[in-house]
Amino acid sequence: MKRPKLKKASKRVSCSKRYKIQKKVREHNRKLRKEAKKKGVSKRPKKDLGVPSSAPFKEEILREAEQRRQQIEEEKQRKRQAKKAERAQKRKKEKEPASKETEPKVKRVRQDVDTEKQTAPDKNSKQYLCSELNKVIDASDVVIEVLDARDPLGYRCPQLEEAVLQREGNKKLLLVLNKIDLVPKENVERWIQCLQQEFPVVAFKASTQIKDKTVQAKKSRIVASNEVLDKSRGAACFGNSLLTELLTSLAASKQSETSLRVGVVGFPNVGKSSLINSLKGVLACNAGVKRGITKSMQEVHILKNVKLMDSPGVIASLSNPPASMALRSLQVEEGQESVLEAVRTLLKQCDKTQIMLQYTVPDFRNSLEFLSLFAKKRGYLQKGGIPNTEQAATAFLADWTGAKMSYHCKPQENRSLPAYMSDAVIAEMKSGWDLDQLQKGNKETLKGIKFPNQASSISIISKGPTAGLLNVSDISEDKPGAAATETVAEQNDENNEPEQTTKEENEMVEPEKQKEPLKKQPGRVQFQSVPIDISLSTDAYDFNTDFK
Ligand SMILES: Nc1nc2c(ncn2[C@@H]2O[C@H](COP(=O)(O)OP(=O)(O)OP(=O)(O)O)[C@@H](O)[C@H]2O)c(=O)[nH]1
Repeated sequence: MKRPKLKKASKRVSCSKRYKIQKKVREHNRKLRKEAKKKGVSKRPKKDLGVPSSAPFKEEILREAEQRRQQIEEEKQRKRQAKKAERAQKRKKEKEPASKETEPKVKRVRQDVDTEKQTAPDKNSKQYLCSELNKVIDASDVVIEVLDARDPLGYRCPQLEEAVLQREGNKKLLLVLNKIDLVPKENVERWIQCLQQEFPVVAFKASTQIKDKTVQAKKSRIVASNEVLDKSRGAACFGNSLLTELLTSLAASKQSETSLRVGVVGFPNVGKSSLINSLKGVLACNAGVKRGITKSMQEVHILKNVKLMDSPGVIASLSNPPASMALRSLQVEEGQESVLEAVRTLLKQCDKTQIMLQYTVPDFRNSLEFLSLFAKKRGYLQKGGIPNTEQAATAFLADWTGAKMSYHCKPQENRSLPAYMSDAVIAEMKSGWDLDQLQKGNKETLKGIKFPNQASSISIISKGPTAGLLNVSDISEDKPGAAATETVAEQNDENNEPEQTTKEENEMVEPEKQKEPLKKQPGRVQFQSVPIDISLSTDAYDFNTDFK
């Protein structure tokens, strides 16, 4: 309403108009909220709590998360590309006059895609892993066989060594004794002496805490003050400078324009990828507690003239003894052997007292009882507080193949040379290396490491070298040999031993007796009979007596 003596019009409006406006605003806000809810945007975005510092395997979890994020991103990118291509094709089709000739073309393209899909190799198949390993051996000038210092002989593969020696190109074979930080010092020294009778040996401790550049940058800000503390643990690497120097001088002596190609081979989880990462100083290859992470050949330039090649682990033959298979094969990961069975086999190898001291558990009668105690100790519990023995078994196995458990075995005295080794071969393998430098370098390496003492390390007896499959054709024909069947029979006998006489105990062992491979069946719940002892003690109620 205009007031006669004032310039400005009044802002006063009628109540009905005001209420109408207010109502409109309310409706508009409600609509906005509704839409946001539909899109999944809540008022307050949930805070990411992150991984607590006290969590075990924090590094692995972070790396996994990073990888998953990358995977999702890649998947999105792929979908976007596919949609783009589809749209482009649609547009093209619309433009082109619809003729009969175009139809068979589209069909042919579709057929090509289908056949490509069919011929794409299954990266998890043994054949693929084997062919990738062969590719690495073929492409190498030097082959580094990585051995786990806890059982160096057990991690040697005669078939692999023979293949390297027989292939064309005068390939050199170098042994790297990795994970020396998990073995008593005297033991490492004796093994170096023993192994260098055949091949040059480098003692090594890989860094187990190399991170992605992104994670590294984030963490360096936080951990800067703790660097000394960090170095004494897994982050430190020993033997890397010696190995780099040796490879550099060999590359220089080669006087070739191409770089020296070094294949890194060995059984799963010996630390091949960790070794490459340690030499490179960044996370170039995926490494982790899980066995069989590396599936394909991967090239990494560590220097201008030296190139390392990561390879999948050697496939262990079924003819090996079960103890070797439990530590060196991928049977558990492939679901061909239950993890409980693998643990049972390993426990049989060890002195019970040492296990009790190492894991701080009380006396146990069999592997299942041990796993129950271990699960309770680590807090691996199911609903109702039932110990999760499967999880405990997985953790136990990871300790033994991964970066934690200290165990050792003594070198065999007077071990005869394998058939493929001769004095001439030994001399050939040692030529070209600076052996004095090697010896001095190894001594230097051993000086820097904090070794476990004999008392805190479990002693086992090595089952000898592990047979591996190097030919793709051998894989389908591979069957359990005498060594494997003998030990299985031995185990069966032990199962029937009167030592485990109590009914209760026999029942506990029963699920483990199943020798049939356990195949994971997705989407199906497997029920196992649980022994319940309902027999009552002496004061059972007698229904024949009238107690009134
Ligand atoms: N304590 C200790 N642990 C190590 C050392 N080297 C490797 N590891 C650990 O051993 C485990 C296996 O290491 P990887 O480098 O993934 O082994 P890999 O041979 O590449 O394994 P695959 O990819 O399965 O063939 C990881 O948990 C590493 O942290 C070492 O020198 N000392």
